[in-house]
Amino acid sequence: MLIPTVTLNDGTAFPELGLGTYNLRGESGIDAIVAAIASGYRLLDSAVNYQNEQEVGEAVRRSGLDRDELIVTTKIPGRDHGFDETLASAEASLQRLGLDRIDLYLIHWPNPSVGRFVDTYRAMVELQRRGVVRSVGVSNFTPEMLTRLIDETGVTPAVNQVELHPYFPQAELRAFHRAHGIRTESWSPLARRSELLSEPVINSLAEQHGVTPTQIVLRWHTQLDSTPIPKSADPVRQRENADVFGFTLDHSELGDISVLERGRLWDGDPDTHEEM
Ligand SMILES: NC(=O)C1=CN([C@@H]2O[C@H](COP(=O)(O)OP(=O)(O)OC[C@H]3O[C@@H](n4cnc5c(N)ncnc54)[C@H](OP(=O)(O)O)[C@@H]3O)[C@@H](O)[C@H]2O)C=CC1
Ligand SMILES: O=C(O)C(=O)[C@@H](O)[C@H](O)C(=O)CO
Repeated sequence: MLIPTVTLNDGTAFPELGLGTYNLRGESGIDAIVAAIASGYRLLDSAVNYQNEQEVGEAVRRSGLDRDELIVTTKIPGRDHGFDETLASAEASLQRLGLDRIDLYLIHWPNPSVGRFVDTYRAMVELQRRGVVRSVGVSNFTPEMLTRLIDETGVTPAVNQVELHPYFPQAELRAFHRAHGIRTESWSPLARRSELLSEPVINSLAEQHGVTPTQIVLRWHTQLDSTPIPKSADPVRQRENADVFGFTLDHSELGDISVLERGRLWDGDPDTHEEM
């Protein structure tokens, strides 16, 4: 399956859909990631805190693909914020991944009470200059935090990975991203298989288009210019999730989905949520 790409603000070709890997660990986790790559996934989303960088690196090696075909993401945890701490954290991630480059490096949470995300970002830009990191980005950043990073470093993040699904479409944040050339990435794009997939509007659109409810939701993300990273351990569901580029939702159908908006589902307000 061919997953289309868009171009990031640093020139990198970036898939319009990727694989979440939270909870994919051990041999079964490696098998699941290898299966996703075999089905056409090229973007993998990991984090120090998922404790699966080893598995992700192993899956990359077992995939048999040329290393440059894959985009491996990892994220800096709150406890490693700071300039020197970030350099050390990156080195440790590379060791666990068994790779010599991180393709997309994100600050996992801004942890505003710690107050060190700008120093952290400066170290990431230094790692990019050294060629150890290809793209620098963030996760769970607000427009105010993004503005601070841009103003204080002169480098606009390539990506901001945030909670985004039909219950929380983040219109204002997406408009800010569009204005600044930042690619939106949606975490928990299926709202973690909550009642979202049973919503009548999603099911009726699925019937009309001859696809599954999950495919409707993931197509909605891509048409909002966001890259969803659904997690699935199952090769059949992984293929279903990636097979969303053969139909289009029209303007009124996108509007029908937007009535589901109700706000954040989890305790993840970047202004207050602290994650070490
Ligand atoms: N930056 C951040 O702060 C955060 C980042 N993330 C990232 O986002 C990724 C995705 O988010 P996540 O929280 O995992 O939730 P998702 O919204 O991706 O939902 C995952 C759940 O949906 C199920 N599922 C997947 N595909 C289907 C399908 N086709 N039909 C029915 N059920 C399906 C999965 O089960 P099964 O595996 O059995 O298929 C799993 O239970 C994470 O894995 C992680 O990489 C997540 C949270 C926060
Ligand atoms: O999965 C992740 O990447 C996370 O950061 C989660 O801990 C996420 O923050 C969450 O579950 C919030 O409730």
